[in-house]
Amino acid sequence: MPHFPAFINLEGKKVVVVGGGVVAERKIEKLLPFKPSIKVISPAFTAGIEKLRREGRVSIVKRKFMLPDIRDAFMVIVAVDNIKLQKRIYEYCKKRRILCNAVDSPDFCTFIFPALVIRGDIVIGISTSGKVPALSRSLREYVQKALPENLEQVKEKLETMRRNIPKGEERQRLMVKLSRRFLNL
Ligand SMILES: C[C@@]1(CC(=O)O)C2=NC(=C\c3[nH]c(c(CCC(=O)O)c3CC(=O)O)Cc3[nH]c(c(CC(=O)O)c3CCC(=O)O)/C=C3\N/C(=C\2)[C@@H](CCC(=O)O)[C@]3(C)CC(=O)O)/[C@H]1CCC(=O)O
Ligand SMILES: NC(=O)c1ccc[n+]([C@@H]2O[C@H](COP(=O)([O-])OP(=O)(O)OC[C@H]3O[C@@H](n4cnc5c(N)ncnc54)[C@H](O)[C@@H]3O)[C@@H](O)[C@H]2O)c1
Repeated sequence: MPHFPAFINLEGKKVVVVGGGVVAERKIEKLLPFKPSIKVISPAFTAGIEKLRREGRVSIVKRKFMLPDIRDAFMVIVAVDNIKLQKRIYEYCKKRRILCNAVDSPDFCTFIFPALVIRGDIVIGISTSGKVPALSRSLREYVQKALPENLEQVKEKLETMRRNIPKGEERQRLMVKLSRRFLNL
């Protein structure tokens, strides 16, 4: 079944990452531009995660995970090669309505990571609803190639224009017309 893409404001939200390996590091890098408060719990960490800690961009707890670690989390990422633990965390999160992503098991995810293209405020997320992640990656590369270079500047211009015109039908028509013209549609 296809998944609904929701765009969430993560600023300041508490995100707990369980596991400190290469996949955890990749997910953390993915989340950082959205400014959450990230805590990583693991007995061992990659050099990359250690560096992020030194830079003050994540906090770390050096031990095995315990359930109270995620009691007040907004979002949990489980990047551990342990299906039993993934299931236990997923079930806990489901009960408490905490968003949960298990990197190894679409069945234990309440949300999944998309392949991302970010140009300032413009965010394009691509997913195969968990079926073929490598295809999401190649679609991301395809979209990156196809996007116009000046996308951010045009967005800035349109945003200023939109802010300075009163709400209403005239503004709606103009915004649709200019956005379509920019992409030669
Ligand atoms: C898009 C992207 C975003 C990101 O990671 O942030 C992402 N995976 C990416 C790449 C990638 N992942 C894998 C390969 C190797 C090829 C292969 O195995 O097929 C490659 C290709 C590569 O590395 O180039 C392995 C893999 N991935 C998952 C499993 C478990 C399983 O399927 O059961 C296994 C097997 C592990 C194993 O065998 O041990 C699961 C998930 N991976 C997802 C996201 C979610 C579904 C996304 C969707 O709906 O399409 C989901 C469900 C959960 C999640 O992670 O949220 C990122 C591309 C980013 C980019 O380049 O822009
Ligand atoms: N979703 C994806 O895109 C994707 C891609 C490739 C692999 N994977 C899967 O992601 C998982 C993690 O891969 P990896 O390469 O990072 O593995 P890894 O073995 O390098 O990392 C696992 C980490 O979990 C930590 N850990 C182990 N038990 C723990 C516990 N009880 N509490 C807290 N931390 C604990 C380890 O110390 C280690 O840091 C694997 O299961 C792999 O199959 C997912």
